[in-house]
Amino acid sequence: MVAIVGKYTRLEDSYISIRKALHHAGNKIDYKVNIKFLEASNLESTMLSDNPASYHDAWHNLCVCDCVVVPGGFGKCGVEGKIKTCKWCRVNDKPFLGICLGFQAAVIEFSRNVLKLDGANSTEVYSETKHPVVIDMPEHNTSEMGGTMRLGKRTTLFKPSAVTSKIRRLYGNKDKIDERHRHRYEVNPEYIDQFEKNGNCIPLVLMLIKKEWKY
Ligand SMILES: NC(=O)CC[C@H](N)C(=O)O
Repeated sequence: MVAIVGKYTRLEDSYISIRKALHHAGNKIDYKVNIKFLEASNLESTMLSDNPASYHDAWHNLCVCDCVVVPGGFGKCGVEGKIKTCKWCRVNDKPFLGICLGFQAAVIEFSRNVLKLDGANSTEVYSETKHPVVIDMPEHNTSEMGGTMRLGKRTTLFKPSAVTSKIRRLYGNKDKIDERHRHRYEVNPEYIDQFEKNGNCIPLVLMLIKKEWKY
């Protein structure tokens, strides 16, 4: 069972491309993929008092799933729940895929709990953070909402030294790949050195994969 920890989980068409991709991947290797949608905000500590039944139900489902996808999204709502999910996956070695905001959440979690950068955050969530590990991109004009995203196909280069990179292997060991972007924020280049020195997380790509997919 794959848990998708998102915030538009009540809408039928939300995350449709992720659902389809998971089912296609399952077909390819003869596995039936069951997907469980979990509302990220139900995993946040405040829910323990506000709605204990939803809180415990969400954590139960997270604990019993085989692997976790934290998908993209916008705004503050549910982000702390996504960060908690990332931590739980890292600490418990649960296979994890973070896409876009999900990846940004993993970077924040890693910064807070491994690099000990207290209160690290994305400026999208808290603009006054002491440790802005995810920041708005230079081409993003904060005064306008429309048409300011990095949108469309972009090339990503793999470092020649990335010989053991699982992501690179999944892409057939290519030197460069083209992937679609749709975001306004990115990992703060000033912190990349610390990330690289302290773990196997490679913040310049859109995804972070821990362990091999097990299905
Ligand atoms: N596509 C996404 O998940 C976007 C992530 C984040 N809100 C950003 O704008 O960078």
